[in-house]
Amino acid sequence: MAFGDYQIELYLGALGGVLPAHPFGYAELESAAMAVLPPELRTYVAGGSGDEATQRANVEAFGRYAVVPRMLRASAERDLSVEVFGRTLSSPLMMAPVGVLGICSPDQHGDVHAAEASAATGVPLIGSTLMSDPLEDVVAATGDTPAWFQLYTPKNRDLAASLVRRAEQAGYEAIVITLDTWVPGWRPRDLASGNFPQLRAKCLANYTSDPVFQEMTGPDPDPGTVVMTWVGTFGHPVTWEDLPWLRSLTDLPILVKGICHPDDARRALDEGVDGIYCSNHGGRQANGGGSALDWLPDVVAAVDHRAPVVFDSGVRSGADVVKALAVGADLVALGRPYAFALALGGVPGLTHLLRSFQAETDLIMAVDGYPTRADLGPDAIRRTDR
Ligand SMILES: Cc1cc2nc3c(=O)[nH]c(=O)nc-3n(C[C@H](O)[C@H](O)[C@H](O)COP(=O)(O)O)c2cc1C
Ligand SMILES: O=C(O)C(=O)c1ccccc1
Repeated sequence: MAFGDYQIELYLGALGGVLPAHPFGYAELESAAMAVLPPELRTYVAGGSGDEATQRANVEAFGRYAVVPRMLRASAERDLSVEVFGRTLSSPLMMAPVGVLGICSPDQHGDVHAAEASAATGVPLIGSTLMSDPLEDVVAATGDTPAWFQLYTPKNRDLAASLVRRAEQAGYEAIVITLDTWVPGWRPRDLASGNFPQLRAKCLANYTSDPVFQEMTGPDPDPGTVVMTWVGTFGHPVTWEDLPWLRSLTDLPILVKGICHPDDARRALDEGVDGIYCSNHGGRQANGGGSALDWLPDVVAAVDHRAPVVFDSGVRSGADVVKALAVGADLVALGRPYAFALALGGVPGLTHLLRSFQAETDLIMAVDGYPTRADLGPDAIRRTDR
């Protein structure tokens, strides 16, 4: 189904009395999800670091850009496809790694359900290290859609090697190494309630199913032992010196997530990384920084088409996707919006959200006269505050 057809299906369905059960706008989506999520997940998913100024800045930054409408440009047919690591994706959207996805679903299998929505829409899932089901079970549900695995590099190098080897063997097609979260950020909403899901032994299936981790805990560990072993190994602060070792663990493409400075992007590519992921973790890690979108232009310039650039942090609509592409991202990932859609509507709800993002992105490109990604260059966008 072409993305525009989904819109027609929705309008015609409504004429026939079939109204979609799921919200279309982000504000509605968030408030509806808040009503169904258990309290400890509300603050964990919706919250961020400090007074959440950076988290708000991520969203507000998109308001400073405007897509320039161009007419008479034969945009009745669009092609939103993207080539990445030898695969053709039908749209530039991805699902960012979200560590509590599993428990966003009432049946605790949210990672598998996200994989099912990925299979249905062609939107790739970047599976988090922090899953409620083993990574093998999750990738098995992605159908023909590629999936990537996000690594939180543990202190135990054998465990890191084992997780990467398992991901490669199971069929993930790239490894995303997250750099900005070897320690949790200062999150007042969760601190005030002593709430951190992993400390309650949630979302640790990739550890408990791992032979190296099992050796660390000993046989049949109680939940307390699992949690304390996890706390002891979770976050290795990766440095440049670790990159050759990480590179040696796999032949898969490696991306580094959390890159916001052009020098970091350039050096990572020089040292053998295959893709750059510009993100500030949705403002969950360090408050007091600017929006991720404000860092994107310099990162894109530094990468200079040597490798794909993935972007996330603050994407809330198809218009935001178009803007991130015009600023220079190759792929645009959703975070909180898709976790809320999954919580609210399971696989159908998440499928609806992903299709809605695809349809809105596609329609803006149609109406504004940018039929392909290649047409959507720097001339397609203006800063409105300068
Ligand atoms: C609840 C939650 C859990 C997350 N867990 C992870 C994770 O396990 N690994 C990771 O690299 N990023 C994680 N992130 C960050 C996302 O990948 C992404 O950078 C962020 O959600 C983008 O911001 P946005 O959701 O405001 O658009 C998480 C984000 C949220 C909201
Ligand atoms: O909550 C997060 O954003 C996240 O990815 C995380 C996971 C483990 C420890 C700290 C943060």
